[in-house]
Amino acid sequence: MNLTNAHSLPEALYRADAVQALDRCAIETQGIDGFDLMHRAARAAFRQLLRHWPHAARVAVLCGGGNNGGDGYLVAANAYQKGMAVDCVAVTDPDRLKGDARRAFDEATSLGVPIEPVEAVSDKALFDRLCASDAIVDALLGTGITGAPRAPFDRIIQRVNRAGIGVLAVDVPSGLNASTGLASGDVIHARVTPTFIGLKAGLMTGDGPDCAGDVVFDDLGVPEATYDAASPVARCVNWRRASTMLAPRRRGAHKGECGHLLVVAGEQGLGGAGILAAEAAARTGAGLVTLATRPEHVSAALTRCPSLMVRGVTHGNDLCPLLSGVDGVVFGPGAGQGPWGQQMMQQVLARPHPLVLDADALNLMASRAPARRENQVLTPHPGEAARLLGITTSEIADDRLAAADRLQERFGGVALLKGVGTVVQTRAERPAVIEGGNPGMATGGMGDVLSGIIGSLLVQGLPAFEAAWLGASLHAEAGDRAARKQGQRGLLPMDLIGELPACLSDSERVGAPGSPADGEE
Ligand SMILES: NC(=O)C1=CN([C@@H]2O[C@H](COP(=O)(O)OP(=O)(O)OC[C@H]3O[C@@H](n4cnc5c(N)ncnc54)[C@H](O)[C@@H]3O)[C@@H](O)[C@H]2O)[C@@H](O)CC1
Ligand SMILES: Nc1ncnc2c1ncn2[C@@H]1O[C@H](COP(=O)(O)OP(=O)(O)O)[C@@H](O)[C@H]1O
Ligand SMILES: [K+]
Repeated sequence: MNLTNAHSLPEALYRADAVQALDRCAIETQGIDGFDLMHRAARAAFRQLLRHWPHAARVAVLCGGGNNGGDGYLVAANAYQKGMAVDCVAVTDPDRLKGDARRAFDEATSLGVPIEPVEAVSDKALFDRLCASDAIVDALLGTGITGAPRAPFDRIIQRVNRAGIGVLAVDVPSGLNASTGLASGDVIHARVTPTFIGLKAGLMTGDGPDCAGDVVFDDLGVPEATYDAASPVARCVNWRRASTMLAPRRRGAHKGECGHLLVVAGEQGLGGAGILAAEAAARTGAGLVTLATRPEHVSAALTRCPSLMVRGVTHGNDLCPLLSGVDGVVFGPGAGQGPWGQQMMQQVLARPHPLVLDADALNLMASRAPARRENQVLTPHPGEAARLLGITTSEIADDRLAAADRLQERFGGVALLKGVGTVVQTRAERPAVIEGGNPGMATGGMGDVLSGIIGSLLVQGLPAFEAAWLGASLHAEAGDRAARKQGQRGLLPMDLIGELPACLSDSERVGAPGSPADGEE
């Protein structure tokens, strides 16, 4: 998703079948005519077309055989009536259209919109027309897709992407599973996706953010009661929402009441991981941070960040005295899976502290089948998640929300599945999907920073689930601020750590007496 996306998205995320239930409710219970709803969707899409391509004079509109195609015919009608040159292609034989989609086709035809069946246009002619357009409207497939796009949709999607012209995807980029965010075959890469009635979870996680571009939500004016018809599958959260939940510090606060975190990290040759996690924890406001690491990393850590307490530990027993005085532990970054990591793990798991388990802690857990534990946050990336569940990384990608749920069920506590649209899952509450973050964060050490941030919030008194989703939102926000200043390529974890205090000061402004409420949107 683009970094300058200023649009506010609703919090509720739905799977495709739930949005279909909302559509049905709007029509059958709330008394909105289905064709009227389609007109509203088309107008909303057309508004975004004008907004993103204010000088568009020629548009290509590609229509499929369901109601998404119906939306497309009405967008074409809007564009035609506005005086644009319209190339409308019926990818499904119009004789097979039913219901509102058929009515939309008939209306567009009666207005004089030129519509050609796909068989009448050669591949080359189609490609040339796409390339000659100012914008392409993708109304091929919406929430009704099953599996990967079949012929001729697959071929047309390839042509659209190859044309290199900006695409507006109606409701969902065609080829994307609106529930899971999985693109199992060809998928449209859009610049903007206006989406209707319910925000689809698949737009916010997995392949969704890459394919959807700028997501713009429109409820099409359906009555509030429509939303009683289906439950959201998750909440979409970002730092703007999360920051309002951090209580300001009281004037008389002292370090002893701001939490003491122990970071156990940094096997031989992996010292940086622990330093990053510990410094991120300090920059997130923990009162005290102790880093327990291999003795050879002590001086580097102190040089980098003298506010840390740094202890060299060689054996598991060296950790015992350090564990007794702290409020929580981060274990795993750069811990290795050898004897050092194993001994540290044994000590850490034997105590009742709230835990953040990351990186090698997760790899060690995968081979040991530890007991479930409630006061812990597991922070796997998809590869680690796959090892923990004994499945493949692509099975994790098939349905990230379901994978996070399985992790939580298997290990207890909070499961945080990293990657675009990070999913944070606990048992009793609706999972959170994090909006924000950028590809500049796909670099070594960014996960270590995340574990330090979450550990810091844990010892400052946040319950595990809040610490995890607030922490992931803060991490994404700091990454986006750093990328806005420096660009995405070459971004380093240290850059992100440098942004943490400024991000956190947002929450102070919110909490300060007399400050304007940093409203949602
Ligand atoms: N009245 C409503 O229900 C509203 C629906 N809306 C639109 O309707 C869409 C949902 O419409 P539908 O349920 O008709 O579904 P779609 O239009 O998304 O797709 C259904 C069509 O695609 C075909 N199809 C499914 N999977 C395919 C694949 N893998 N390869 C090729 N073809 C495939 C089906 O055979 C069917 O013809 C939404 O995404 C939205 O754009 C909006 O107009 C708002 C109101
Ligand atoms: N393209 C991206 N968009 C958003 N967030 C990203 C992206 N790439 C990486 N991140 C985030 O950066 C962090 C990387 O963590 P991880 O893969 O564990 O890195 P490491 O182990 O090297 O520290 C995760 O929180 C992940 O969600
Ligand atoms: K579409």
